[in-house]
Amino acid sequence: MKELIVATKNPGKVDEFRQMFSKYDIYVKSLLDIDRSIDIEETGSTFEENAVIKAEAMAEHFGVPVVADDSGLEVDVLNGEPGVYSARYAGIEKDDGKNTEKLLKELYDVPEEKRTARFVCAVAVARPGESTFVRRGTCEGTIAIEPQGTNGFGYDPVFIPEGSSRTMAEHSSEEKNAISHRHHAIQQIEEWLKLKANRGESYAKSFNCE
Ligand SMILES: O=c1[nH]c(=O)c2ncn([C@@H]3O[C@H](COP(=O)(O)OP(=O)(O)OP(=O)(O)O)[C@@H](O)[C@H]3O)c2[nH]1
Ligand SMILES: [Mg+2]
Repeated sequence: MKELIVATKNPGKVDEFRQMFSKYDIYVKSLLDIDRSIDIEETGSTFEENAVIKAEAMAEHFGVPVVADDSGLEVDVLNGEPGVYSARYAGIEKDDGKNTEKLLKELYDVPEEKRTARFVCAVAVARPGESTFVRRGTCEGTIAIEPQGTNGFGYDPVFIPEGSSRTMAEHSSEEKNAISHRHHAIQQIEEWLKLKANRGESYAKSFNCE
């Protein structure tokens, strides 16, 4: 099976990337498999900048094409916070439970109609010696009054996607992967790969991983 490096140490992202790339017979390897000591500073002010920083640093380090994801939650009534700081919202220890608790506290007196938010995901593909490609996907929704469900990761227990009455953590992984911000970003990467495929190159060859 072909392999593709995704420059992340977030196990929730790894699971979702693995599921989404398995249909191309591509096995996703993450920094959790390769080297947990690697730490890339996210110094960008946008999701796209951070995704590019992570993908390019690792493509240079490993000398092969690398994919990276920078994502987070934008809450309208908080002027887009926690945004690029979503992982570190309640502190550098990146505790999903504490982040969610802090968010619910910030929103405790905000009525349902003003709890609109979106998940944002930027996915970058960096290849040594070639220009980097980055695309954004979003998933609109609202923030629940209290956490519900145990699937997914991060803010999933408090995020209700548009058109649903359940939180993301009450959706199965198949359901989440059909509507998520990550799915929409990867779909655009796939569109780009299809253009390449139409020129006679396979998906895997585009990533140079076969
Ligand atoms: O409920 C959620 N469902 C999702 O689908 C999702 N995607 C992202 N997030 C949140 O946004 C942070 C990303 O920050 P982030 O892109 O810097 O990732 P990270 O630091 O966890 O890992 P890495 O990829 O940088 O190694 C994460 O920690 C999460 O809190 C999500 N929450
Ligand atoms: Mg990070």
